[in-house]
Amino acid sequence: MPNAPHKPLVWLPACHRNLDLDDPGGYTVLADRYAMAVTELGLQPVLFPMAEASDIPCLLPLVDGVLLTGSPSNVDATHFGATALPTDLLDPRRDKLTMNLVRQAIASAVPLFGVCRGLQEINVALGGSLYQTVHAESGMLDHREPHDAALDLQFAERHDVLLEPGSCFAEWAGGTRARVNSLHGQGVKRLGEGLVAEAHAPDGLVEGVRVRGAKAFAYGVQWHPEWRHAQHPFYERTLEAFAQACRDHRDQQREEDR
Ligand SMILES: N[C@@H](CCC(=O)NCCCC(=O)O)C(=O)O
Repeated sequence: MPNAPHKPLVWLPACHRNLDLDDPGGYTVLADRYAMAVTELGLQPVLFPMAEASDIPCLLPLVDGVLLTGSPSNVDATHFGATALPTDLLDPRRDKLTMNLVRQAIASAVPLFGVCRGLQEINVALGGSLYQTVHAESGMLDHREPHDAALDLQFAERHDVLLEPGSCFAEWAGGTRARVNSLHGQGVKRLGEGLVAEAHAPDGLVEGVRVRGAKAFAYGVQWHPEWRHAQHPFYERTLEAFAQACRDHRDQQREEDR
């Protein structure tokens, strides 16, 4: 069917890992759970493995959404005026791309959704900062997952989030409190410019943000709504709202291209 609309294309920035000591060449990776969730939403995940910031003006017009995935790597603290910890697993290529991609996606009204590291990238790209080890901060919970546990335990619901009344988060959750998973050691410290904190953990940590005045969907969450989303209505409604924003973007682009 020549005129059938294509599946909305969603850019998932890659992670870069040294996975094989016998092969120091490094690997470009994307966890299947993000690509599967995007596919299950009726969207088409796309990966530009070697994309750099200078490529964004050419690549961003090709997509209908950007989903910033989680990663075991930390945002390099130099991006928020601090010093990376010697224990940090870093991904400078990803950082360089996403620090620019966040701002250009918002400016171009391309739907943007940040998950875990992706929330942190949105916050830092907009001038905010991160706690580097939330669990070491007085009065804060330990938000890390049990690394040695099975995946189902790592991604198990771990704490409540308190959702701003009247926010989209509260709409998607059907209330102002929800249980979420938690797999992170960094966390939002100083909120980036133009971000509205609309979800908090019981210890006050910001766990969900909205970009104030964004012309398209622009949210970030610290939890992982891609995990078993079909069994978790809050996760599902959140992802579906992003998917609808991507469909709207595609339809608007088709209209403009007529
Ligand atoms: N490394 C950062 C971000 C944590 C994060 O994205 N966790 C997800 C890990 C599992 C996955 O790759 O999906 C931090 O520790 O805060």
